[in-house]
Formats: sequence, structure tokens, C-alpha cells
Amino acid sequence: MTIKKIAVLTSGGDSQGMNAAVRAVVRSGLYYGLEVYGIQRGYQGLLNDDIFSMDLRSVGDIIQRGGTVLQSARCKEFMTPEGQQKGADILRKRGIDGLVVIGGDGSYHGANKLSKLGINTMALPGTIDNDISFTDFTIGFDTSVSIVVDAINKLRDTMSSHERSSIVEVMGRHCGDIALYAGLASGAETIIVPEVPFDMDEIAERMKQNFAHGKRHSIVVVAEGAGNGENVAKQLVERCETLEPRVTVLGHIQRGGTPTPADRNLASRLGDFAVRMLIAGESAKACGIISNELVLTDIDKVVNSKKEFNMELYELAARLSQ
Ligand SMILES: Nc1ncnc2c1ncn2[C@@H]1O[C@H](COP(=O)(O)OP(=O)(O)OP(=O)(O)O)[C@@H](O)[C@H]1O
Ligand SMILES: O=P(O)(O)OC[C@H]1O[C@](O)(CO)[C@@H](O)[C@@H]1O
Ligand SMILES: [Mg+2]
Repeated sequence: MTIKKIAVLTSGGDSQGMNAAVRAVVRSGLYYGLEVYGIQRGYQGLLNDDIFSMDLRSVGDIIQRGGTVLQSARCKEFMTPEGQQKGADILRKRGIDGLVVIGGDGSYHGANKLSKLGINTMALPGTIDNDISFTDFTIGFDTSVSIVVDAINKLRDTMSSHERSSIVEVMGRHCGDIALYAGLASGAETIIVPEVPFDMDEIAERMKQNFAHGKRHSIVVVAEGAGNGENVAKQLVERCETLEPRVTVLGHIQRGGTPTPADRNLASRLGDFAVRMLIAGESAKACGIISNELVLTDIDKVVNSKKEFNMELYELAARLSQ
């Protein structure tokens, strides 16, 4: 089948670089002679038939912008078989024969359902969480980690002056990658993630010992999926009242701001790849990057496997933070 019309949407939590990905899909699509449509507000916009034609100028001046010009949403109706059927019918009625979904694991599930209903679908990893398997990195993760590292640099200054401990809660509902990569890059003493069991007695004891041996401030990074910062601070004080922890919840700051060059380039490569693969007749695939090579994997396989946690990096961070 020759592809003529494609559409693109962004879904789930936004991520820095989604705009660069949308730009790449639109410009590559037009370059290869396709008609390209944008769907506003993710699957919600699809169900509302909120679909519009895009041209070269629709994606001008957005490569450097965080957020998503297509806007994003979490859509309950699309979780139902009836909602998914309605979405497929709308795409078919409009003659759209290829869909690019940019989003996280939940959005991938939605794309998988649409592909099972006969829609040619490509999924791009757009989430700060880095929780998608068959790709080393997701679009937005690098920017998010940079934001966390920048914040920890600042926290370190004041923690050092006052000889305190900083508890930094970062995003990652079920995935500790932001905590891991930001923790390693900022020399955090402790990294608490959902993938690795932790012992608060042991953490408090190590902090106490460190303090006694001259390391008089420390950084503890907690992924939200492993607990909340306030709770961690409370448990530490219960075990050692001299620790003086201060909690910072970085929250949605991690999802905003200009994407790093790494995220823009990843998004540009993946967006263009998705279009070329649709034209080549591929469908029901997830686009990713492994060892700097673009790779295509069945979406079904991706949504049914959990991303492997990088224990090597976790152990490295522990070795270097003594
Ligand atoms: N199992 C599913 N079947 C169909 N659609 C789904 C499914 N799970 C999620 N979706 C759709 O995808 C949307 C986005 O999913 P979710 O809220 O999990 O965010 P995400 O894409 O994982 O992004 P992030 O985790 O980065 O915020 C949901 O609101 C829903 O419309
Ligand atoms: O406030 P929202 O938009 O529901 O998003 C919060 C969640 O989305 C993510 O940031 C991913 O985008 C998670 O890490 C976080 O738990
Ligand atoms: Mg998700």
C-alpha cells in the first residue's frame, strides 16, 4: 500500500523535544510528498476529530521550545475498546493511512491498540521517564536529567555551607532512571529508586559515619516511584537527629524548558525515521535508538517488556560516592 496521508499526535506527560519530533515528522513527510495532519491534545483530540492540515511553516520556530505545540492529554475514553474503535474509525474516515504517536509507555499501549485495529502506526518515545524498552533513551530524558543536575549543584552550595543533607525528589513513577543518571552526574551519596530495594537503617548509618569522617553534607536523590522526599527525611531524622535534612521536590520543572541538543537531535532522527519506515510499509512498530543506531521493534513486544534497570551505573554511583 502506498502511504499518502499521515497524522501525528503527542500524548501523556509532555517532554522536551516533542516539538523537535513533530517538526521532523511534518518536514520529512512533506519532503517525501505526503500530506501531513496534526492531531491536537493526543488521543482526546483524535476522539474529538480535532485534526488539521500542517505545512512547513506550522512547525517553524519550535525546535528550541519545550512543551508541545500539538498539546497533550491523558484520555480515559481511549482506554476503552469503544474509544479505540472510534479513534480508528475517525482516522479511516479521513483517509489517514499512517499515524505517528509521540508519548510514553501508556501512549504506546494506545498505539498498539490502534495498530491491532488496522491502523498503520509508529510510536516514538517521548517521555522524560526513560521507561520504554528497546531504546537506550527517550526524548526529553537528557533535558530532564540536566535540569535535576543543575538544581543539585545549587543545593550542594547551601548544604555545604550549613553542613546539611539535601533530599531531592525527582520524577519517575515506575522508573528510577532520572534519579540514577542525575545522581551519578551530581555525585549524590544515595540514590533511591523503585527497581532496587533499600534499607533506611543502612542509609542513615552511612550518612552518620560519613559525617563523622568529615563528609559533612550529602545529597540523597529519591525517585518518586520509590517514596516521597518528606517521608525519606522523616525516616532519616528518626534514625539520626543531627542530619538536618532539607527536602526539595523538583516536580514539573523537570518537564519544561528548552530541550538539550541531544534531545533535539534524537527527536529529529526518530521523527524522520518513523516517516521513512511508514513509507517503507512498516506498521505496528516502535522507533528507538540502541548504541546510536536507529532501531524498529514491534510495539507489542515493547509494551510487554519492562525496561531493564542499569545496575552497572547504580553500582558505579555507589562506589564513587564514598
Ligand atoms: N492500556 C491502554 N490502552 C489504550 N490507551 C492507553 C492505555 N494506557 C494509556 N493509554 C492512553 O495513553 C494516554 C497516555 O498514557 P499515560 O498517561 O500513561 O502517559 P505516558 O504516555 O506513559 O506518558 P508519561 O508517563 O511520560 O506521562 C492515556 O491517557 C490513554 O489515553
Ligand atoms: O502531573 P502529570 O502530568 O500527571 O504528570 C506526572 C507524571 O508524569 C511523569 O512526569 C512523566 O511525564 C511522571 O514521572 C510523573 O509521575
Ligand atoms: Mg508513562
